[in-house]
Amino acid sequence: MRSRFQAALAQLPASLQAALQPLLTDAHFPAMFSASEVESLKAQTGLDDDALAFALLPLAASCARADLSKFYVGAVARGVSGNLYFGGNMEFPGTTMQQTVHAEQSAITHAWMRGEKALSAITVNYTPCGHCRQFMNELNSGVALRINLPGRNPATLGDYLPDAFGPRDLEIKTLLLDEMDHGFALQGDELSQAAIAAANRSHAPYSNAPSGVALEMRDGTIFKGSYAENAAFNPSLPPLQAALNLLSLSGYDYNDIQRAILAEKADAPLTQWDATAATLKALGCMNFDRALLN
Ligand SMILES: O=c1ccn([C@H]2C[C@H](O)[C@@H](CO)O2)c(=O)[nH]1
Ligand SMILES: [Zn+2]
Repeated sequence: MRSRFQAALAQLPASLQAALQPLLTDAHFPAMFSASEVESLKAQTGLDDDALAFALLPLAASCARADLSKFYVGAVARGVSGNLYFGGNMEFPGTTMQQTVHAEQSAITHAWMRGEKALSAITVNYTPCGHCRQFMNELNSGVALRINLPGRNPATLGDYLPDAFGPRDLEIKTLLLDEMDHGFALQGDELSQAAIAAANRSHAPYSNAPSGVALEMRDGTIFKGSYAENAAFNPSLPPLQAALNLLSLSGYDYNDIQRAILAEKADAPLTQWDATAATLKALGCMNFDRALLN
């Protein structure tokens, strides 16, 4: 049993513990359940979709890396595919607060990076902050996204973010999680190609500066992260964060990173290079480079 879930698992109802046990044995359990695993968990426990997502929150919160705040937020995003994706907040000592990934952003970006086409609901153990409500308003599910919080009636993003400012105010039609391909040719070695593929999927309609990161682990596994912009600019999620999120949710640590590549355009109005380099250095990774999109 992977120790990162041990304490959380012990808090769950016995039938759910028994049903989860075989799924959590892999040290690199991907912190998600496929739709068929979800159906099987529901059948074994008698829980419905919402009750299962609530019951899984302690496991999601145990994915959080909150070294600074010690405040462990967990989120479970449900995709239209029926898959469930965990998210936990991630803080990066040695960098700036702006590098923080909130649990809601973690679960949403997780779902996106695994190819989910839209979300139907997100369940969180604390009320989402203003930054997260704004981040969620970039999604293609719009204000209809269901937000489930402990002790509250089921509600939608529209209920939590009235009079919202969003992509439509800037006449942007392509939304977060929409299918996207910027079409840059995959060039260079495998890691460079992975970074370019991640950049091709990025949501960068405000700057037109797509970017992506690929991280190679010492065991050869590659994690990709795509840049996600927001209509209000500041809640945007850098591509490195998206890749670090996936790495961490999959039970890897920062010192497992062997090499990193950032893919971005040479002539773009924004650059991820300096922030990416600073954060990688703070995490102990000095082996990184840039692949130019062209
Ligand atoms: O909606 C929220 C609010 C806060 N946090 C995280 C950010 C930071 O890591 C910690 C303290 O704010 O909690 C979230 O993940 N989601
Ligand atoms: Zn937040």
